[in-house]
Amino acid sequence: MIDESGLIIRDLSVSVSGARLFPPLSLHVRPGEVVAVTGRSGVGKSTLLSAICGTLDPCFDVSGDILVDGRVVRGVAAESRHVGILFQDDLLFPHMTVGDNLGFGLPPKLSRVERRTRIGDALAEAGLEGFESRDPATLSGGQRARIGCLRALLARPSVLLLDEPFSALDPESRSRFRQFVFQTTERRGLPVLLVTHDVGDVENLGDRSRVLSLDVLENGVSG
Ligand SMILES: Nc1ncnc2c1ncn2[C@@H]1O[C@H](COP(=O)(O)OP(=O)(O)OP(=O)(O)O)[C@@H](O)[C@H]1O
Repeated sequence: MIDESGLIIRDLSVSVSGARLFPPLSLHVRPGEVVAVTGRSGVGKSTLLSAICGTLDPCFDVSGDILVDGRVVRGVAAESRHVGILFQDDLLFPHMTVGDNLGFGLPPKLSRVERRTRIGDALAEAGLEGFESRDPATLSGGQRARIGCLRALLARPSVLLLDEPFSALDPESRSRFRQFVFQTTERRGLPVLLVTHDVGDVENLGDRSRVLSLDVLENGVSG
């Protein structure tokens, strides 16, 4: 039987105003793997992530298939794709506590006790026990980044997309946050697609990682 777990992209093309951004892309990111997506500015790295998570502006034309754990998601609403995404900006709501921000990642039907438990467990996993009532403005950049990541993970996505999530952090916070993200996704067996300008982000991951450049590949991109 063919293994379709994780993220599969087949012959994906994205065009805007009749111009194709990158050559047709085929890729399989298996559970626990990290694929670093690189390429020149404007080649379409962020657009690729938007096409996968379902938030692409209607001005883009998309062809090809996107599968999450074997399910075709092209045409499926973003909130039903089981795809989590994290940006350079953590996008925490400034008027809410850390706990309430994290609550946004949870299904609305959960009981209050279950919500509290899942939020507490998530904070403990990130070494941030007791941070529930903190104001996000009082956190360091690295702590905010971890909260943003936990919020994405609390929705229990099947795939995690990362759009330069480390680049706004100082070198030490960057390194710690990177380690947190890669350890957490490995433990959960999540496939990760990481847009980055620094392929050093995935060094030390060994067999778990690959680098995919969207530049100058005229005969199609395969990962
Ligand atoms: N809403 C839009 N309407 C039309 N064109 C757009 C729109 N958003 C992005 N583009 C164009 O699509 C192309 C790909 O943009 P994208 O942001 O995906 O590139 P990128 O590789 O992520 O770049 P960077 O490394 O600078 O972040 C660019 O040429 C950009 O100008």
